[in-house]
Amino acid sequence: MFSLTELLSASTHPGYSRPCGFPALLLTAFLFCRIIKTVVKTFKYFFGVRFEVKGLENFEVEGPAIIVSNHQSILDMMGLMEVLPDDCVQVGKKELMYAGTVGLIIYLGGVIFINRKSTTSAKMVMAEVAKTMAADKVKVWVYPEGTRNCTGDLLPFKKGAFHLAVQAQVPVIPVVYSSFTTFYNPKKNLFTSGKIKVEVLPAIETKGLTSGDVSDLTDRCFRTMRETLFRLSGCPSEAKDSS
Ligand SMILES: CCCCCCCCCCCCCCC(=O)SCCNC(=O)CCNC(=O)[C@H](O)C(C)(C)COP(=O)(O)OP(=O)(O)OC[C@H]1O[C@@H](n2cnc3c(N)ncnc32)[C@H](O)[C@@H]1OP(=O)(O)O
Ligand SMILES: CCCCCCCC/C=C\CCCCCCCC(=O)OC[C@@H](O)COP(=O)(O)O
Repeated sequence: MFSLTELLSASTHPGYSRPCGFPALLLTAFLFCRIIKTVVKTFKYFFGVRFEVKGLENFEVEGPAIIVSNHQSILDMMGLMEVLPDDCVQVGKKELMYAGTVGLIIYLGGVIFINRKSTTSAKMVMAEVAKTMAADKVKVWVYPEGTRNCTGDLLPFKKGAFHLAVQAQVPVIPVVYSSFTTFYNPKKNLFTSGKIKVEVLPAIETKGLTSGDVSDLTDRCFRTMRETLFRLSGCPSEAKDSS
């Protein structure tokens, strides 16, 4: 079994693609992440983005947890840093690791990279995380849509995060960011100042659940988060009914 520290450092895990030789231990990652957080939190002043955050107390669960949130665009990195708990690492696609300086920063920040092109490899990495997150007392942040989606709605959720929560028997904490569509649309070159509402929802327990319950757990989180997304975005009720 690999500890999360090993996963974050020079892992020899067959499904893991972290290159050898980098001293990215967990503590270093947390420290580094604090620096990233402090820097990225200043970006909102340059971009004219304001955050209204509710429910931060819901992060205060005993022990580790899986945090799931909607993923609209690169702006989410500002939203992430606005609420990110100190003892938390994120799951990201492995291509980010090769994004030059940003890739190095993300790598040192402790991101757990998965290969989305190989389900077996991604599942293997997540299974290792499930085994070790309790011992390492970390929260793991996953974007269950698996890709960016700036349509004002949610994409169907992938189940990896929920398998992870059930395997580790840890709660799922949903976090929802209101839609950016009114002030940010890269296709239309629209980026004005705007407010992003963020809500950290109460934890959903998984103690006693088995792999047979993953689909229900996924659906429950999806429905709760979609309802919250529409409410936070002031979306008309017809949009909810169109699903
Ligand atoms: C300069 C300043 C710098 C600032 C720095 C900021 C730092 C922060 C960086 C933050 C990085 C953010 C990165 C964001 C991303 O990269 S999002 C993209 C990557 N993340 C994800 O993809 C996560 C969500 N995806 C999943 O959970 C998927 O399920 C995945 C595990 C990846 C597998 O996907 P895929 O191959 O598409 O397979 P399916 O989802 O279709 O699943 C197939 C079947 O397998 C079952 N399954 C899935 N996972 C597991 C598991 N862990 N254990 C067991 N079984 C699993 C799944 O249920 C399917 O089976 P059924 O159909 O249900 O029978
Ligand atoms: C013009 C707006 C600029 C806003 C800048 C906001 C602050 C940016 C902070 C840090 C920048 C570097 C962070 C890089 C991390 C990128 C995370 C990301 O969004 O990855 C995409 C991935 O999930 C899914 O990929 P696809 O949607 O499948 O491909």
